[in-house]
Amino acid sequence: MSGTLTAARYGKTLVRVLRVVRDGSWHNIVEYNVDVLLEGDIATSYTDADNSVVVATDSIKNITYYLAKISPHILSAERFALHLGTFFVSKYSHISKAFITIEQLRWSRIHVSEEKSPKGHAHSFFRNGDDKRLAKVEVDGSAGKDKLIGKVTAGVKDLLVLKSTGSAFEKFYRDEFTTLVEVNDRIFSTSIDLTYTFAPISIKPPSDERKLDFILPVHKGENGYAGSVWDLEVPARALAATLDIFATDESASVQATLFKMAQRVIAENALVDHVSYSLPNKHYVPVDMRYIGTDNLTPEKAEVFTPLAAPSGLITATVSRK
Ligand SMILES: O=c1[nH]c(=O)c2[nH]c(=O)[nH]c2[nH]1
Repeated sequence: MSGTLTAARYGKTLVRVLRVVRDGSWHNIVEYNVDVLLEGDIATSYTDADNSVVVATDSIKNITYYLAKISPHILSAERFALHLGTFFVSKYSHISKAFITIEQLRWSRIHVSEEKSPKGHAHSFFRNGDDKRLAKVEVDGSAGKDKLIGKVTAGVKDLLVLKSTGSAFEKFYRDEFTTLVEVNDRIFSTSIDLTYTFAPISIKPPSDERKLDFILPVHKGENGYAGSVWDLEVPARALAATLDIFATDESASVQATLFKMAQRVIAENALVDHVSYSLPNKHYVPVDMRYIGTDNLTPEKAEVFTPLAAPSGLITATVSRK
């Protein structure tokens, strides 16, 4: 054989689940797209066609639905992902790591006119945006099943934003390939992908045989019990900071604005160690209207724009706590 297996992970992608949680007539819902990938002593399934080490991806899907039914953590993508990862690594002796990615789709409560409750309608929701919450979890049992480590990364993806001024791009590198002209006023639009990473946590091995219940770990940091900080406070603050900087920064470039966003997220969230952004620069170009003798090209006269479907710039960076 000329090749050797150097990496292998397998699992199920796009397990789609909507969960209704009933509290009398008051309902909560979450809709998740779940990916599960497993790592461990599975090499022979590739090299020797040995399926005895393969927990079928169909079973992985069934376990995802099972935990969606029984997990007390289902309403939080981060906690549910930790529960799911812990389940796989605890149940199967030859599985050492589980990688769970959850995309949470947006469902917001409808407010109706004759409503008594200021909290919105008890069981009716609308999709208010294509952006998704993201929770990525690695549960690592390779140091022993009683020494599980959880690594949590979370964030948002596909959040479209646009500002119609307050953005420039000047004094960039010029050579024989440069055709771009400097602009002190342009449209800035991007689709925000943001992830932030928490320090690894140790996870208590589950005791309950069937549910392999997962006890939410206590973070070692100043905030004690980490659960609500991760899945409520940090997402809200990180999103607010990102949008605030996007709106108010006099942007010198996507790069410079990205760095300011990341600095804010690090500064405001003691539990966050790393912040990453991926920001496509979605170009809108002023339409040349000289054909009707109209100036639509000089920045202060530019009012009619057309979006460029492709290509776009792509600006990425990770900022880590010092
Ligand atoms: O904010 C920007 N950063 C770039 O790196 C770049 N490159 C480019 O052509 N336009 C822009 N804008």
